[in-house]
Amino acid sequence: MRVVRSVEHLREALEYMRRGGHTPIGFVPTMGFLHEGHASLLRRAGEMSNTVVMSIFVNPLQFGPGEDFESYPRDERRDLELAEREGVDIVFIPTVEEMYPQPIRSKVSVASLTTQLCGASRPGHFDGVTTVVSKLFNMVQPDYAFFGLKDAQQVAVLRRMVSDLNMNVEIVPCPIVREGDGLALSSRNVYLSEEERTQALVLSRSLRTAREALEEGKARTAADIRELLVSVISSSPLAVIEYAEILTFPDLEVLETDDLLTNVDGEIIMALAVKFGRTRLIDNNVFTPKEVATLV
Ligand SMILES: Nc1ncnc2c1ncn2[C@@H]1O[C@H](COP(=O)(O)OP(=O)(O)OP(=O)(O)O)[C@@H](O)[C@H]1O
Ligand SMILES: CC(C)(CO)[C@@H](O)C(=O)[O-]
Ligand code: BAL
Repeated sequence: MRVVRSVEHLREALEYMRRGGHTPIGFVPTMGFLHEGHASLLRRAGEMSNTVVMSIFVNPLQFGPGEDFESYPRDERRDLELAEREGVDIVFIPTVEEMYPQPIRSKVSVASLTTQLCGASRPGHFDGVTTVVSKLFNMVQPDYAFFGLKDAQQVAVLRRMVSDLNMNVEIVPCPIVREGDGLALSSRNVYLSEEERTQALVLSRSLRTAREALEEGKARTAADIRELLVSVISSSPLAVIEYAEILTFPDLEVLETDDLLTNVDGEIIMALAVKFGRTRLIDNNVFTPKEVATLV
């Protein structure tokens, strides 16, 4: 495994792999502090590609003022051990100066899909994500890029960016990895106190409850589902809801129908962002109501 910290060394390492015929190239961008969610993306990348590149970069551009850029957890030594175990070929760990020579003059912005959900609560966040991911795509020039559906809106935005800007890469969405008790893995889970960690289970529980109610015909509209999500999450005294929304996926449009099960073609998303103290957690469930309807 090669660890490179400059764009120049990254290009050299990639050139070596390409010359040796080790293609296709699979790319997994991360912010480090790796866990089993990241490992699942690396394994998928390994299945689909002959060279796996991973980046570790806590991207200041996607953090708003007062967010946790400074305190975001970091552990390079442990990350490199996990990368080695998962068979990564090249790890790219640039500094902020390497990624963003000053002044920053150009950014990439996707005009739609970025104002709702996390885009509403974190203004400018997705411009930071699309800018850094475009730069990374240009540096790595991967055939495939792997992203977790825990950040489902990010997947939708990046797919649109790739399509709108004719980028020659396939975005591969990967399923959410959860702890045994349902909590979606996230680097930010380490911020949680024991009590917050216990109460954080309301996220996955509310999604399960809402989905079951829909399957059993006890909830029919987006408003019914939202009410259920909010009532389960509110059973946790420490939870502060930032959003609980039901939208079409991946277009993130409002669902006005009075019967989700029969009137919606395609996928929908139940998406949550909930704060426990200073820790902001997200979770979601993407599914096709018509497939649920055939089970009923
Ligand atoms: N539980 C998970 N299951 C699947 N993919 C995940 C999971 N957690 C993170 N990922 C994916 O890993 C990639 C890198 O994410 P990142 O490094 O920000 O980790 P993270 O755990 O989401 O951190 P945080 O949520 O605290 O920012 C993203 O594509 C993200 O969607
Ligand atoms: C894709 C990403 C690595 C860009 O900084 C980040 O948003 C993340 O970890 O999901
Ligand atoms: N995985 C999402 C990155 C962020 O929260 O900024």
